[in-house]
Amino acid sequence: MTTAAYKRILLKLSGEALMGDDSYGINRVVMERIVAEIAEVSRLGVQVAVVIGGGNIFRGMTSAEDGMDRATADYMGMLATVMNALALQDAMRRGGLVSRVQSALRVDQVVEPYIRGKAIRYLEEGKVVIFAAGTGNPFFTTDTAAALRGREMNVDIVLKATKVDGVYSTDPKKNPGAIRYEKLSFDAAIAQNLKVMDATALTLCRDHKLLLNVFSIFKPGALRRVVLGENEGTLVQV
Ligand SMILES: Nc1ncnc2c1ncn2[C@@H]1O[C@H](COP(=O)(O)OP(=O)(O)O)[C@@H](O)[C@H]1O
Ligand SMILES: O=c1ccn([C@@H]2O[C@H](COP(=O)(O)OP(=O)(O)O)[C@@H](O)[C@H]2O)c(=O)[nH]1
Repeated sequence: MTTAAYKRILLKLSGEALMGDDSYGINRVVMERIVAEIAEVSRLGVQVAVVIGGGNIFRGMTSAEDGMDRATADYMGMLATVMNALALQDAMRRGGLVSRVQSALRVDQVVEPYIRGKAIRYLEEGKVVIFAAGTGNPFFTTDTAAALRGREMNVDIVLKATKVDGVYSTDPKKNPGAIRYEKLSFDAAIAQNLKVMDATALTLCRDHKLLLNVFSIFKPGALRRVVLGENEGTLVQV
């Protein structure tokens, strides 16, 4: 019997992870694969909460650079995460996983609002909880929402599923010679401005002693290995 190293996890899925090699939107095959990976850890008895990004549809910062009011653009970005959450929930349904979506912005006809106690109850029942609309505030990111909801849900670890398989000495997409860290402290990640997660999110994790693992969602079986406590991605800790 394989035993997971963590009882409850918060998985941060970037919007861009959902588009695979496409340039926009949601790739159905990629989505099904991600759902299968989540189902595998759920079957281990691990309680799974998900914070979903929106970068595959809309990124506030990019539009603000083009002259749009930043807060307006950020609200659009948060609404984009609600669309991704609905798509993810539907893919989970098709994949045999029961999930509930809770949104930090009220869209009552579509999803229920974020209610902490209810979310915890769902997790205890073995349902996957998908948190949409980030923190509900402009000028923040879904990475920060992951740290925040992770703390509120009392998870054992926050897992950032992204396009690269860990934290590197510099951006590995730009520097092929970048070296991957197996372990790293929050202070080092912040001091070196390693960019893999924003400083607000890293600081929140650090101050609340929340473990963080950064790993690649495109690597088959990586999520399961992280959950089993194997050497996968980069473990960031105090
Ligand atoms: N030191 C670093 N280590 C790893 N990735 C880095 C680093 N610096 C920059 N990056 C870039 O950060 C990206 C992940 O951050 P971000 O774009 O915010 O992810 P996401 O969209 O998954 O939230 C990676 O794809 C990588 O190219
Ligand atoms: O608490 C939050 C979370 C997200 N966003 C907006 O939503 C967009 C999509 O989220 P993010 O870029 O974090 O998604 P990801 O990179 O994970 O796909 C961001 O660009 C922001 O504009 C926000 O304003 N507040």
